[in-house]
Amino acid sequence: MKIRSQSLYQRSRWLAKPMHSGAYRPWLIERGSLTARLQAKTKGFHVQALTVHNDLPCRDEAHLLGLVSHQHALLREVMLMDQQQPLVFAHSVLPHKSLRGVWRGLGRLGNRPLGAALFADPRVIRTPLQYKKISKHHALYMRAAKNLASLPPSLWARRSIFELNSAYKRQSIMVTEVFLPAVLGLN
Ligand SMILES: C=C(O[C@@H]1C=C(C(=O)O)C=C[C@H]1O)C(=O)O
Repeated sequence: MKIRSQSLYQRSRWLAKPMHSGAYRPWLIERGSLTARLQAKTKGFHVQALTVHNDLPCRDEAHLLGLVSHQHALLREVMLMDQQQPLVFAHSVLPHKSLRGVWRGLGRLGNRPLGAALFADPRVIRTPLQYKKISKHHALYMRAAKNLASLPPSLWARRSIFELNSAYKRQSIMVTEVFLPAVLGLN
């Protein structure tokens, strides 16, 4: 029986607004492509793919994606970088049933940005964002902060579901982004 590695993730509430997020707020509420925004504000933007593997999503992720319990999905984790500087850690849940049609290649992007594929298609809808201030005990924190020289007491995360209504009915994926302190230094 596989123990969900992110059990802590399930107990926390995600909020409809990033309360008291300070300088992170403009980054958190931006609904356009984060990739495009970072490309415009950096000289050395690139996506560093970390892991792409088949696994059990967290219970609340599975619930929001309409997956039955014990149903695996493709989990993609990347770091959005400016040269050697980590900016945003991204954790995406790609249900296998969604990897069809124009989305069939989303599991094989490597270092190509997921956002470019999502925002290029006018049929794709982004559902409302949810926000959470994650502490050092949160499952995503340590993966996001692994290469930071100093560990902040908490990080701001946001997530949303992207939907594509196509011939394959409703396809959806969930994207979670954890913002690292270096984004505050971008003008
Ligand atoms: C959804 C976007 O795609 C970005 C790129 C990702 C990737 O390549 O896995 C994941 C999340 C985003 O930070 C975006 O650009 O807004």
